[in-house]
Amino acid sequence: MSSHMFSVQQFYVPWRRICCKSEKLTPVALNWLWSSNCHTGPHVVSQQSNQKGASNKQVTKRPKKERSSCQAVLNLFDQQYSEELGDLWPSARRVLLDPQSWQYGVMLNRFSAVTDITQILQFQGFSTLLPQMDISPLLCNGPSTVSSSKYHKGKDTLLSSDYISKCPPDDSLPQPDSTSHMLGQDPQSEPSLSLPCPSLQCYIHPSPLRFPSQAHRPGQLKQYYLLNAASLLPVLALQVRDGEKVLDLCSAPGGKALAMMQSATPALLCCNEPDPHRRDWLAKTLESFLPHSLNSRVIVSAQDGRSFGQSEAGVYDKVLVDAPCSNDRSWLYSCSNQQGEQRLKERTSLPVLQAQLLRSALSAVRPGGIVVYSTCTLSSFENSAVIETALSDFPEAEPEDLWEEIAAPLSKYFAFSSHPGHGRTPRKPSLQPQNGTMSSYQHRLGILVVPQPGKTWGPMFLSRIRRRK
Ligand SMILES: C[S@@+](CC[C@H](N)C(=O)[O-])C[C@H]1O[C@@H](n2cnc3c(N)ncnc32)[C@H](O)[C@@H]1O
Repeated sequence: MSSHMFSVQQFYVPWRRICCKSEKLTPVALNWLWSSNCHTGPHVVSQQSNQKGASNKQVTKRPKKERSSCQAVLNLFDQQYSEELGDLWPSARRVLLDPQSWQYGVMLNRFSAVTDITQILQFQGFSTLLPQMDISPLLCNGPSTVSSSKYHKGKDTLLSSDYISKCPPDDSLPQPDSTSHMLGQDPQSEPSLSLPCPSLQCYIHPSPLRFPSQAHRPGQLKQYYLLNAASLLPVLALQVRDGEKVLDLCSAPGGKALAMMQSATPALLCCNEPDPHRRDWLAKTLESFLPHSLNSRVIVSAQDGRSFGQSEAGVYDKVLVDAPCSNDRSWLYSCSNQQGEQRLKERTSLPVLQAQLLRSALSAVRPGGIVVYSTCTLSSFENSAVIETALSDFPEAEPEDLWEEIAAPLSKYFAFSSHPGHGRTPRKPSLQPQNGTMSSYQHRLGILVVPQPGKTWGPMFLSRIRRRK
């Protein structure tokens, strides 16, 4: 495999040492941390709070930036998506055309000390998206505690004393309030999410607040990564476990690779990206978030993803194909109508490339292994149709239903389309299961997150396919 190792700087200086202070953090201190972390100079506005003792706190809101949408792209979306999504399209359209309404997720970096960030987020009204295990004591108590931890067994090499700040146990942390959005708190009223990723932590806010991004500082690991929270769903579906060999076939800029490394410690994570500029971006992301001790496990490769099926047949336990796609959010804001029209021309050739990448992934995974295919477009041509095409060529590939596992437990946060085939008749009736309804067949082709007011995450399509043994 033509791959090269990425290198990270060996030393680590905690970005904020506030977690090592023994005194309680006051709202004033938290606000100082919050505002001193704003590199882009957002303006500050007062906001009502539901957090005890922080009623006069301030939150930052992004400055209003005017962005105009591209009419050619919007016209095509109107035509295609009103047919495919029906009633969901007008509200999805409103969200896509209003960037001020977009929500942002904050994924914490378990390799960095994050206690202070957690406090700031909770004071600002953010809450955890996934069932949570508090990783801060692991970071703060040093390597001996880490190695005896149930969750981090065998990971002592990752959490070496080089970059763990020694901290006293901190019982002053604010607890999530009773209205916290934690899943799995009330198993009687909601299906709970039972996925094996206790260390993946993402904070979300019901309002479109954007936490400031962290600038790169040499020698320091970043504490969090901002993302569309729907981007975590393909990673949850992949169910990466410790010791597995994983391929991230289309990896740049690396958000999902980072999420995988928060979820588990694979024996190997190969991050592949053929575009040289995007590969540099990927390498920078990995360098900013992962410690030096992971260098031998996380590698960057520069191949065309379509070649892995041949060059690495049957090698991987898990493969993620986060395919190049129309990217509805960004295409809608193409900088000129000309660029928009050019993109629409390219759009017609994307499903061919996507199916080739998916076939390559299905060959690169071992029998019994799984492939997750995802895109950030609502287009059925790049979603369910690609899955159908690949399945028709791969009799040993079995699509799995993600509705019960992911869509049902997370429907409080994300709006899922109940028919990710978008009501189109499947083109190959022979692929339909002998027993089972049309809706279970559609769910097995994948699930679709559709941006909606108050649940602005997405677009995100994901499908999981297991290669039969
Ligand atoms: C949607 S982006 C991936 C985003 C990434 N997974 C993340 O979470 O940050 C798709 C990527 O696929 C890359 N790509 C395009 N053609 C490819 C090919 N033939 N093989 C592999 N990757 C390709 C693009 O350069 C782009 O970086």
